[in-house]
Amino acid sequence: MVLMRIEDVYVWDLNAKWLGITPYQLMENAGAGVARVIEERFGRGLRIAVFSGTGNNGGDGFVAARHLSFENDVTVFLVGDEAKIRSEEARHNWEILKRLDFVEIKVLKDSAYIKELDLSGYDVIVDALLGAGTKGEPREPVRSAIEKINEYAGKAKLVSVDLPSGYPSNVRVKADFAVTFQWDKEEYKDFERVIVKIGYPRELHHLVGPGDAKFTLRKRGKHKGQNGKLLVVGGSSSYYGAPYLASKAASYLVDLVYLAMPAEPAKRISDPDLILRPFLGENFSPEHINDLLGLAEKADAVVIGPGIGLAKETKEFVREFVKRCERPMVIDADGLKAVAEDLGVLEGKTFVLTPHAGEFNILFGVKPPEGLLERAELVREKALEIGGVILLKGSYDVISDGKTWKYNRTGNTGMTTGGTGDVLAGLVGALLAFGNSPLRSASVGAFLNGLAGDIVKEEFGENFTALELAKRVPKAIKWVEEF
Ligand SMILES: NC(=O)C1=CN([C@@H]2O[C@H](COP(=O)(O)OP(=O)(O)OC[C@H]3O[C@@H](n4cnc5c(N)ncnc54)[C@H](O)[C@@H]3O)[C@@H](O)[C@H]2O)[C@H](O)CC1
Ligand SMILES: [K+]
Repeated sequence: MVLMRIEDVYVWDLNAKWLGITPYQLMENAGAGVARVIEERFGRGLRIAVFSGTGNNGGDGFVAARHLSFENDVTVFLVGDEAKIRSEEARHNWEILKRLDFVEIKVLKDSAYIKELDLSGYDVIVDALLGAGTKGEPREPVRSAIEKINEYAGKAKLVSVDLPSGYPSNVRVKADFAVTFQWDKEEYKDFERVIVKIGYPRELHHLVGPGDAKFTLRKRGKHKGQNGKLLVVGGSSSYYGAPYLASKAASYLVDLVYLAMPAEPAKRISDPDLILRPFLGENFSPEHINDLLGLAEKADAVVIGPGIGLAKETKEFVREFVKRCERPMVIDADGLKAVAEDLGVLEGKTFVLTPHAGEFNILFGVKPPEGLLERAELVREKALEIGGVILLKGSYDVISDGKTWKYNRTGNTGMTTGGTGDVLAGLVGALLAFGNSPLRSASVGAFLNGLAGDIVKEEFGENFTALELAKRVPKAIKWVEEF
């Protein structure tokens, strides 16, 4: 059984919406699930009181009331102001109740009136006052409703929707049990839970979506200096574009990007958005190590590998750097080939490897299979072996930290153009620099990269370049923020 956190609900609901599963469907399934559990446990022909608040927990209560009304006598007590019923879905279900003759409705705005209520004769009381949106101790008039319901503990059956209202404070409904949705939650303790599914498909465990991205971006700071510094180490006598693309993409997210390159190729870069740090020579070599480690200390995360080349001294440099670097790292491109010669350098490090299928084969001596589940299992196994995160790029990107796995399906065939992998490495590095976990950084980085690709494709068709893709990163972020 996988435990989720309440904050995950936010992520799933957005990802579900992306798949076309509406909040209406989720609320309908939630309310129907509550009604089903009640009838299974206590039978039919009962007198049932449903106490609803003005949030979506209350909305689930409205739906449950309608389902229960078919074969029971139901009274709905709305606690609070009708005009404050917040969401469209809850309001819709409330309006339906108002059209029903066989459901009695009472609106309770006044605590004094609630204190006088007589609920004797009800077999079941459904508590849909407060759910996952609870902030602090219950306030009036909800508080009085909770106290009123508790007068009937042991006399009527008390069934809470999602969680006992008031939880986690001590002013909470003394529920016989709560009907909780789809997954048990880490925060739910010391009350009995019955879990009902509300229509999330298996994709919700694994598919990276706008919910993951939005949650990750929302955690950014609002002030300069709060959004991280990234160091990109790459470039060689033969390449300067790759580390530039990684840096450019990252510069839309983090506050500062240091681009460390050998001085020769660095001559070709001039971009005021980046802080260029040239190092003597045509290629990186072990003599640069101390200076680069010093630079890494100033950064929150490091991307190493784009365009770094395969000179013998460079591969030595990469391995030595990885071994000694104390920051979370993204290791990409030729950096992967250097590390492949001694995976031992990764021991104890925090890192994301970003191979495509060919580089994966060089790293682990095995070709990734075609099927998603087989691929995911292999990536998970290898991530566990090396103690880090692997992002295997492909038409579906597969990401694992050795425990769980994710996959991403944004992007398009136009992205086979050179350099899109460098953009991806930069994005993952930027998300690491914000302080996200390597699994989240890799997952959301892949999502944003593919999304930028889909946005640029809408403008240009499939013939675009990686720089054009990188320049769509702000639009991709905006799309996520507005989703
Ligand atoms: N994916 C799912 O699991 C689904 C769950 N559903 C249900 O939705 C609720 C969460 O709904 P939300 O509207 O976010 O919050 P609440 O209903 O808990 O309440 C918000 C409401 O209450 C007021 N409020 C907050 N704190 C207090 C307080 N201490 N005292 C008094 N009033 C308070 C606040 O102002 C708001 O107006 C979840 O639990 C599920 O039941 C969906 O229906 C389906 C998807
Ligand atoms: K509740």
